[in-house]
Amino acid sequence: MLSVALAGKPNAGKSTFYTAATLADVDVGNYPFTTIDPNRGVSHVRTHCPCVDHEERCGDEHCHDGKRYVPVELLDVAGLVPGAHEGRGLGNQFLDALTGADVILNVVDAAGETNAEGEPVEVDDYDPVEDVEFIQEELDLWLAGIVTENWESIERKARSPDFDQEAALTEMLTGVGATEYDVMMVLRDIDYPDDPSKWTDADRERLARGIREQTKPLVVVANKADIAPDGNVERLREAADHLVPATAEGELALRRAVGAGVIDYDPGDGDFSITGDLSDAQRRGLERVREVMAEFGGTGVQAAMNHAVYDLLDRITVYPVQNETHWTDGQGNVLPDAVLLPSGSGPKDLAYAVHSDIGDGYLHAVDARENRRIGEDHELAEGDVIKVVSTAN
Ligand SMILES: Nc1nc2c(ncn2[C@@H]2O[C@H](COP(=O)(O)OP(=O)(O)OP(=O)(O)O)[C@@H](O)[C@H]2O)c(=O)[nH]1
Repeated sequence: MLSVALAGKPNAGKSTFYTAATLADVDVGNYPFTTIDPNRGVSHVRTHCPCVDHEERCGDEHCHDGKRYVPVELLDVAGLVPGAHEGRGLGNQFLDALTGADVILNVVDAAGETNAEGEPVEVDDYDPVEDVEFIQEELDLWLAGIVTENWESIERKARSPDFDQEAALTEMLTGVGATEYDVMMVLRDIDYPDDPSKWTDADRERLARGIREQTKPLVVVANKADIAPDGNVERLREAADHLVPATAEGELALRRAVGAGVIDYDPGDGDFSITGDLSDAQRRGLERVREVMAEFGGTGVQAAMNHAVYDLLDRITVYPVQNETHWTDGQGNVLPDAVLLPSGSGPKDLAYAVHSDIGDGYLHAVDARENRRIGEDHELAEGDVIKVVSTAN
């Protein structure tokens, strides 16, 4: 399963985002280090379910009227403060937790209510734009530290006649979550000496930054957009490559109201409707959330998850089926599975994503929408429904 990590300084709203996006119970409070252990949960990205183009709708619990929710892992990595790479705050344990993540949501307090340490300050006393660079700098420094720590061993290996520098760097960096492909891509783009003893600190920092950029794409979530002073979200947008304004608290209120049966709302909708009895205070609270949603097109929580997975990680959703006419699995369930594949994937990649045995026994595939066979080099597209024929099924 793809893994999305929430990172950001204390009090930015990570736990609130995490609770809203997973509906799990974690502590939420206005003091640093509310969350002590990295939390892992299941959240979803939202897409259009192919069942809307099919005579039989899927009864799957992840599809609401054609809104399809595809599971991804969400990781709440709390308590990062400047200097974490040197062990400050809850330091390295949280940076370690990020190594397994495919993409990071950098949750920033757009209201500027808290300083770099996550301590409450008067609004206007702290510029949240400073938080945009912070996670990435901490990651760069942390990775550069790991590279430096391992350098002596690389230099030792270099004394052996069959030393292969690229292989040695790959071995070291796969330990922090990079793949061989990632390392190859980064080494292709940077200039570096052939002899490890000639590397400077700047070379090692460049390598660390390249690996971070390659392995940890980052979306800035401008949270607390509901109370952010005018202009803050726009200034954050200028400072960040990828930004989604959000109100995690608003999303949490909506999901709780759905749980209480008083509103109709699906995560990612731009609006909601009130269907049950509410007190005046509850109604006022929800109407305030509605105003913020109107300004930003929604609460931003689902939008941030989607942006991370579909835009930054460039994934497509493909639906494997066993019956190409009814779009069902062996038990007759319509479109039971959705797989998030890298864009550009072919049917054999789908086969391997379903199960390595299905991939090993791959024979051919059928596009169920068109009801025709597709070749192994056929590029799959968002919403494809595919039957894989394999010796293993
Ligand atoms: N107005 C507003 N407040 C929010 C929003 N999201 C979170 N908060 C509040 O901000 C405070 C901190 O939120 P948390 O979710 O505990 O922050 P955190 O980043 O998880 O903090 P640590 O666990 O200390 O790392 C709480 O009082 C939340 O209610 C939001 O979208 N709008």
